[in-house]
Amino acid sequence: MVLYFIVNPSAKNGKCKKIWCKIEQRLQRRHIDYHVVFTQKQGDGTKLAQQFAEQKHEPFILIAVGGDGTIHEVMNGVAMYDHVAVGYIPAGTGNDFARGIKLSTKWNKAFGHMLSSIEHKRDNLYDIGVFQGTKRGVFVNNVGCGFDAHISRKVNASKWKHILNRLYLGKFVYVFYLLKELFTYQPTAVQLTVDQKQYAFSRAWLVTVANHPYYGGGMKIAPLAEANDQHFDIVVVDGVSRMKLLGLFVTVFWGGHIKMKEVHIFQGKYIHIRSHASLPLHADGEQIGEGEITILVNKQIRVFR
Ligand SMILES: Nc1ncnc2c1ncn2[C@@H]1O[C@H](COP(=O)(O)OP(=O)(O)OP(=O)(O)O)[C@@H](O)[C@H]1O
Repeated sequence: MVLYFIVNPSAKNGKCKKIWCKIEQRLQRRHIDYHVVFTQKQGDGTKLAQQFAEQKHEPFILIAVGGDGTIHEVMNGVAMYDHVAVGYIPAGTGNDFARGIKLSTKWNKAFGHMLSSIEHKRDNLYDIGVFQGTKRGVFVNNVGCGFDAHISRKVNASKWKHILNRLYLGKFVYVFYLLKELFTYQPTAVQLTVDQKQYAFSRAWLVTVANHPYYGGGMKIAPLAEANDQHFDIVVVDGVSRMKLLGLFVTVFWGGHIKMKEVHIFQGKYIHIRSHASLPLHADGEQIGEGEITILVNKQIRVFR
């Protein structure tokens, strides 16, 4: 059997390239046949994954090596093809998907485990979601609407991001914009539909639709979510004061925020989020425009982990 790899050499501030060299040595040492392609820019992961899926008609395993952005792109390329099973080696800065599917965030452990699962034909099914707003696509971690998407948009547009990332200080850009925008961002009215039920919030800061607990590099935004239960957990933060919201960003690291009365949690398969304000949106941390959005549990995909 041949293993197919898509590697994002720029992930983890460029360290992923070195990680791939070590993976390659191990593959060669074990005489495993492989084929590798490298992404060169944003969007390549989806295009390359789709090309593999269309060229090959027999079942095969496509392994993404990189961070959450890389697995997001690869899943967007293969989600509609039933003959593709996926593997994932976490080699990014956040690695929330790895945490969410209970995979080690250490690339070497994850790699060893994956090879053993492939050898024993032991795959797992995980949910993937589909979103339809101004853009359409699939996600594996979460779709977020409101304050968090606003912050990630500011961070991505910041010229400091790349400079601080190179100095391994990337998280400071998030903290800077979080503190800066906390005092100016205006929470808005949001209408939420979960399956058949409708809910209205008058001062919503954020709505996150989560496939598994983890978010933003290890924060437990939806502590009770499971990546294989065929529904999503929806977390709404509404009517909270600015100072309390700051506290929420601390307690979210262990999931303590769900005890706050301003935090509402729902579960469902069909989610619609609407607001008069054009709310910014992200899927797995990638910007996906703004406005109304519909989210569905799409299907399950085979993952070797
Ligand atoms: N060769 C490349 N050069 C620059 N950017 C790339 C390249 N290939 C892919 N990208 C983009 O890099 C972005 C970041 O990748 P990824 O999320 O995998 O790594 P990360 O940011 O280190 O990890 P995490 O998302 O887990 O924090 C993605 O949006 C992807 O599209």
